[in-house]
Amino acid sequence: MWRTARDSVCLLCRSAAVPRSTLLESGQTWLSSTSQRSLSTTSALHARDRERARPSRMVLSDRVARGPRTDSRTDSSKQTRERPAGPWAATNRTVANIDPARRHKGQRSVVLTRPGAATTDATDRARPGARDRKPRERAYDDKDDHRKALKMQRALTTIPYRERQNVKARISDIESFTQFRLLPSLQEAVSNEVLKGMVDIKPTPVQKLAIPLLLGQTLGRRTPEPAAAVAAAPREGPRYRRPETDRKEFLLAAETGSGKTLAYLLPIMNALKLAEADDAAAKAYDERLEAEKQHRNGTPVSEWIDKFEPHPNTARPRAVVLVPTAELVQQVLSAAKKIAHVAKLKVRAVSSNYSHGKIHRNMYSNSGIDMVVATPHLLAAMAEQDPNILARVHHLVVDEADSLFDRSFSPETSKIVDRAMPALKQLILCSATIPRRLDSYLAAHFPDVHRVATPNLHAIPRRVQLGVIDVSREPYRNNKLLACADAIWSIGKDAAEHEGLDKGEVDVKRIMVFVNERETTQEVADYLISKGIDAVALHRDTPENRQSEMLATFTSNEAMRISRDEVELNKQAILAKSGGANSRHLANTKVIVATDLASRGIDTLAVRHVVLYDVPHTTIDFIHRLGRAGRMGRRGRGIVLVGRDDRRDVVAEVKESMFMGQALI
Ligand SMILES: Nc1ncnc2c1ncn2[C@@H]1O[C@H](COP(=O)(O)OP(=O)(O)OP(=O)(O)O)[C@@H](O)[C@H]1O
Repeated sequence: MWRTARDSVCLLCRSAAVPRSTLLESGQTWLSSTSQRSLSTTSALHARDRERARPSRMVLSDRVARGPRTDSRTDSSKQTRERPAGPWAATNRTVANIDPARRHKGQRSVVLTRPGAATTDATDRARPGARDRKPRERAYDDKDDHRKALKMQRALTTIPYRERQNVKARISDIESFTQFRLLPSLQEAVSNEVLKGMVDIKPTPVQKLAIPLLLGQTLGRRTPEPAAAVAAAPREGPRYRRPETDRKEFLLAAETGSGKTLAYLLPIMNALKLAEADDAAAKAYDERLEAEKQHRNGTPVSEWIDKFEPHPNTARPRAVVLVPTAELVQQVLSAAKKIAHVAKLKVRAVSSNYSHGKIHRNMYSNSGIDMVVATPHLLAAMAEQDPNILARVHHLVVDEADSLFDRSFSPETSKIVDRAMPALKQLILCSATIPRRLDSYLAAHFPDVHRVATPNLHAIPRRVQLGVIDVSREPYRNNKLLACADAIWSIGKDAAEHEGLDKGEVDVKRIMVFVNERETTQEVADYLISKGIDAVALHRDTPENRQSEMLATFTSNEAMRISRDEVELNKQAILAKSGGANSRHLANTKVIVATDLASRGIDTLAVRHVVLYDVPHTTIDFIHRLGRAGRMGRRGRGIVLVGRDDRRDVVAEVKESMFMGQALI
């Protein structure tokens, strides 16, 4: 049989070009002229190669230059065998050099549970309840969400509504604090001290979820565990992966004014009492103290304590609560002391509200210390000098965790967490908002954190209404200051009409005005004063004890009534401050103009009106600022001033979300 050698190649140099006329007999091979020359001149050619080149033995392949066969060539083992070894082995490949079996195993398909947060299915599987949800179901909440402006500047972690419903169902059976496995002294503290005077005391959703969990008690209906906040994939190696200890980490996330403080204080103080009962050194000390008391026959033993025997807990607290401001230290301390009074525990504060001597006496008191409520900067500085302060901390709470793990606080907070970590049994992070950056931080640093989120997290309650004033319109003509003063005058006059000012007493309305920049606080306060309104500016540079003084009237639960004489005195003071620029005076309002400093955690139970002078930068700020009104089931009203350059679409969507009772994103 004859055939042309056009599609044949030289056996040695792989050249494919052959003279068109050349016909080869079946079984014959062909060598290019270059190869033939080379064959004849190279004496060093190996004998075996010469044997190979012998035409009579070879059969030409009719598949040359057509690429590998698809069937057998996909087998990687064959491929490897046919490829030459050496430095160029990897060049000119047409198939990636990956073992198909390993490639399949290592591939991590990306499942989007929410826009912007790509999480691998491996991460997703690790989340409780995630396995049985179809990807479409997971995306459902977001697909139906038509809030474009909020999606563009999305700041908060999303929790699907199905999971919120699960949580709601789970806690629906819990009706009373008595269902919690708390010691009798703590049960007594709740009804007789902390929530004294309230009828029909019931735990709030965050308390129903967190108290049993922190106590290690199983309570409520058994429904699938909520995945709660969706974690982004870790970006760096986890810093605090739980070792083989029984340490547990929790994130308690619940709406503003929902009783988070009590949700962590009760279980921690319960644990302190139980630990005290097991502490042999403390028991022996108590026995010696009792003996000394009897020996002294009723005279005080303080001298004995001070001079001879400090308590084993001296400067070794077993619980620490971190909060961002001195004002919050005072607030948490006050709640903790009410419980401690009944439970016989010692709680002390470390904040800039106290002198250096007082802080030292608090910490190093010979009568011992069980719990410290502190700001991170001061406690970190004390621990720097005496690291043993944190050596026995079993319970560490980071309240307002999104602030305390933010840039300004994070180094100090982390130092305290690091030092306390070896002895820690429970690390409790608490927040009313889970920003996406906190979410990623937790996924990276505390991958084992147990997330507890209430059904209404990130939703501003419907009992808080939001009114919008368009400042660009008449009569304001972009004068925000005028619009703000006008809004406050309207609130005051409205209240006066309803309550009647001629009774000899005036019911004072407390109003908070929030601005974005510190510099604006004083400008707005001065303008309001010039319009006869009793206003003060509160910002970071205001001395902390002055801040506490200013906020004191806003945090009191009691109605604020002043006599006509006091009204007259106030009027004179305001007129004097304004330099007699205005003879009008709004008698029944008290205003604080503040930055975000006053928007975090302050329990402003008395505030019903919040004015957002500037449109907040994020939904996080909307939640915290509006969260100062309408706390613990009360009604509230927010008024936002929208100028020409403000994001009207964002405000409209926030208003709509509030009306619908929808969580902000
Ligand atoms: N079960 C309850 N019933 C009624 N009132 C409660 C209950 N628990 C707490 N409170 C009260 O609710 C108020 C708000 O509580 P708390 O300051 O702990 O809220 P929060 O969730 O920490 O708010 P924020 O997120 O703004 O810091 C407090 O005055 C507290 O005494």
